[in-house]
Amino acid sequence: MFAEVIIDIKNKQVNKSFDYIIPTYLEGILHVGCRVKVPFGKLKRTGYILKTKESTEVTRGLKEIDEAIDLKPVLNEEFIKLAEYISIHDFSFYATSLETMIPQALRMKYEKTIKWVTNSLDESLQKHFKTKKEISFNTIPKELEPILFKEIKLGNLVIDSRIKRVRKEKYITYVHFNSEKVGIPSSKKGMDLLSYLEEINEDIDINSLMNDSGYSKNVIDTLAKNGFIDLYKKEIEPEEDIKNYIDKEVSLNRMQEDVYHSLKLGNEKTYLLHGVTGSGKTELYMRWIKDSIHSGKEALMLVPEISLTPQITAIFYARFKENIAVLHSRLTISEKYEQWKRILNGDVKIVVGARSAIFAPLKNLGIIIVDECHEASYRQSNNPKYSAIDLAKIRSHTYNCPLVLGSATPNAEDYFRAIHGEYELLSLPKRANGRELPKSIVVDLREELKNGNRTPLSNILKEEIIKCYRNHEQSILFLNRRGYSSFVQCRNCGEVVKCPHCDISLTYHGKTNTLKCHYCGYQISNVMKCEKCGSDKIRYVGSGTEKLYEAVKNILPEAKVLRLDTDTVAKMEDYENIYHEFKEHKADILVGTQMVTKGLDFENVTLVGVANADIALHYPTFDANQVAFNLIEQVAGRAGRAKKDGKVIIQTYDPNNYVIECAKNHDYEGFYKKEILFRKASSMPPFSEPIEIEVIGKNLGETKKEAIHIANALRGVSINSIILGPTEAYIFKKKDLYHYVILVQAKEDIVLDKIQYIYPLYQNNKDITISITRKWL
Ligand SMILES: Nc1ncnc2c1ncn2[C@@H]1O[C@H](COP(=O)(O)OP(=O)(O)OP(=O)(O)O)[C@@H](O)[C@H]1O
Ligand SMILES: [Zn+2]
Ligand SMILES: [Zn+2]
Repeated sequence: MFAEVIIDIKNKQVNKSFDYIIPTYLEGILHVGCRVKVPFGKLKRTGYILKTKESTEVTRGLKEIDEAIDLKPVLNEEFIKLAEYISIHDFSFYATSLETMIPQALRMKYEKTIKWVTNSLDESLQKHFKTKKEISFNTIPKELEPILFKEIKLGNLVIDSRIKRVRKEKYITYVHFNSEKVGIPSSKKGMDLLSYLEEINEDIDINSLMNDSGYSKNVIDTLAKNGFIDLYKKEIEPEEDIKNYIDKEVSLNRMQEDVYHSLKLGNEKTYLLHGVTGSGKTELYMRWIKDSIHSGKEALMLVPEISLTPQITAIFYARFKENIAVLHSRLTISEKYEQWKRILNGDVKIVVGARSAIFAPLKNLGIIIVDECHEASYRQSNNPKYSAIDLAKIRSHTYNCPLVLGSATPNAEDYFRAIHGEYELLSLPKRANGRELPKSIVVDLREELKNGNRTPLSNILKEEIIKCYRNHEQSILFLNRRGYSSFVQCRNCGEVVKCPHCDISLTYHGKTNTLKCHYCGYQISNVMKCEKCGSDKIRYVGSGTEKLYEAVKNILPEAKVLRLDTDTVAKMEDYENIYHEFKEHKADILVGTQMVTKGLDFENVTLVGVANADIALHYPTFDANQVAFNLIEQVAGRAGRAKKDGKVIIQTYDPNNYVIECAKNHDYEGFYKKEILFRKASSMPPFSEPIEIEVIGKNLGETKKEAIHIANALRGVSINSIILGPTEAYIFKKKDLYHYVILVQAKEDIVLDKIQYIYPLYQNNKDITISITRKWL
C-alpha cells in the first residue's frame, strides 16, 4: 500500500503531496488523516496522509514511512478537503491549514498508550504489560512493533493517547472570622475590619473583602498571623453559576414565530437573520438547534470570543444540559482536547464556540449558526487567513444543512446578497419585549469646544450620567481608544512625539505615566520637555478611556466606575470579574473600548454614551463606515433592554455624517442604501473581490522594488484584471518595517494562480515578507 503525504516543512512548504510506501505492519493501521514521520531529504519530517492507494506512479526513489505519529486519524476526509480549499482559496499552505484544524494538544508531544483488552496476546508482548492493563507505547522496543500492530489489528490491543494535564489556578482564598480568639487587634484598622467581619457573619472571599471594605492585604495578613481570622483555600466551582441558571423557555412572539417557521431544516440555504438588538435572536437559535437535535442531527453555533460570556454559556447549559460542548479561550489545552474528543466520539451534539470552533469534528450537522455575523473576528488574521463564515458555508453544503447568519447590523455585502436572493432574509424589526429602541441625541462637539468645554464629556452627557446615577440606574460609556490621550504635542513648535519604530504617534498612559506605541509596544517614560525645541509646554491631545474614566470620576466622585479595555483586561477572568461586578450592579458606570459594545444584556442600563463617534469613521478601509455604524448601533443596543427606557448620547464633530444620522435613528436600511451606493461607486465588495498583497521589508528601496516587481508580474498575466499600486500602506512603517500594498481585482483565474506562487517564492527570503488577504468572503 502507498500513501499520499503532505509534508510540513517550515520555510519550505509546497502544496504538493509525495508518495510513500506504507510498511506492511502498518497497513490497516494508517488511514487518511493520520500523521506520520517520513524521510525527506536528509531529515525526518512530519506529514499528513491525504490518501491511501494500491498503486503509485512514482517509479524511482520511493521511500517507506518511518513511523506513525497517530494510530487513529486526527482528521477525516471532510477536513482534508476543507484544508485543500483553504490552501487554494486563502493562499496558504496545505500543511498549515491541516495543522490549524487539530487541537493544540495534539501538536505538542503526547503519550500514546496501548491497552490490552482481551485474554490473548503474543508472549513477547505480554511481559511488557507486567501486571498492568495499559502501558505507554514507548515501552515497547522498536523491533516488536510489527507484532504489536498485528495484535492491534486482531483486536487484542487498543491504542489511545494521553495528554499531560495542565491545571490552572482553581482556588480562591476565603476569610473566616475566628470568634474563639480572645483579645483585640493592636491596630485601629484591624479592629474595624474585625467588626465588619462580625457583622456580615459569614466567610467571604478575600478579593470581595478587599473591594468591599477597602482594607489592604496587609491588614488581613496581620489579622491572620495573630489568629483573629483564618485564611483557607477553596476550589472554585467553575460552573457554579452555570448550574444554578434556570431555563425559562419563553413563548415566541408573533414576529419570532413567523421567522421560526420560515427556516426549513434539511436544505443548504443560507439565511440572514436581521434582528434589531434585543429582538430575541438567541431564543430562535435555541429553537432551531433543538429541532435539529430532535431530527437526529447536530448543531454548531459560532459566536465572537468576547460574547462567550458566562451568561450565554449558562443559558445554553440550562437548556441543553450535558449535550453541549462550549469551546472558549479559558479552557486549558488539555480541557480543549477533552472537549474535542467528546465531540469526535459523538458524546455531544451541540458545539458553541468562537472562530476556530468551525473545525469542531461534528459528523452529522443539522444546522450552523453564526451570531453577530458582521464581526471581523470571524476572520483569522494570520495564516491560514480563513473566514469562518466562508467555511461554514462549505460545511453547510457538505451536510446539506441550513446556515443562519444573525446580526442587528449585517455587513452591506451580506444584506445585498439577502436582498438579491442569494440568501433568504429573515427580519425581526422590533425588540422581543415590545420596548422601543433607545432614543438617541447627537451632540456637536464643536459647539462644546466653542463654549470652552475641553473635557471628553459634553454638558448634556454629564447631566445624563448624573441623572442616571441618582435614579440608581447604570450607564455605559464607549470610547474606541485606550490610554489617556491620543497624542502628545509641543505647544511651542508643534512637534508630536512619535514611535521611532512605527510611523504613528505615542499614546500617553496616565496610570504608568508613560508614552506607549499601540503597534509595537515601545514605551518610554513621559516627556517633560520637547525633544526638538526644549519647551516644557506639553499638550495632551484627544481622549482615551483613561481620560474618560477620570472625567467621570471628576463629576461623580462617589460613583463606582469600572474600566473595560485591554489595559484592564489581561485575561478572560478579568473580563468576567468586571462583567459580574457590573451585572450585579456593584458598579454604576462602565467605561470601555469595543469590549463594551458586544452582547451585554444588563437590565439596569438605561444610558449609553458614545464619547467620540468619529474615530472609527476615519480608518482607511473600505468598510470603515460600516464598522462605525455597527459599533454605535451595537453599543446603543445595550440601553433600555428591560423594564426602563434607554437613552443614547452620541458625541461627534461631524453631526451631519450619514453614518451618525442613521445610527441616531436606528435606521439600518437608510444606512445600507447609502453604503451600497458608495461601495458601487468605489467598486468595493460586494461589487468586487479585492485581494490585498502586502510587501513588507526593512529596506525601503528594496521593499518598494520588490512590490513593483510583483505588481508588474501580475499585470503581465492579465490585462483585464485590475492591479492597483503598490502604494504605501496607511501605516507605512510598523516595527521598523516598511509596508507596501497592492490591491488586486482578479478577473481571470490565471491571476489567482499567479498569486498562489508568491508565498512559495518568498519563503526563504529573509528581507521580504508577503502577506496576502482576501478582503471579501
Ligand atoms: N418571546 C419573548 N418574549 C419575551 N422576552 C423574550 C422573548 N424572546 C426573547 N426575549 C428576551 O429578550 C431579551 C433579548 O433577547 P436576545 O438576547 O435573544 O436578543 P438578541 O436579538 O440576541 O439581542 P442582541 O443582538 O442585542 O444580543 C432576552 O432577555 C430574552 O430573554
Ligand atoms: Zn517643541
Ligand atoms: Zn511602535
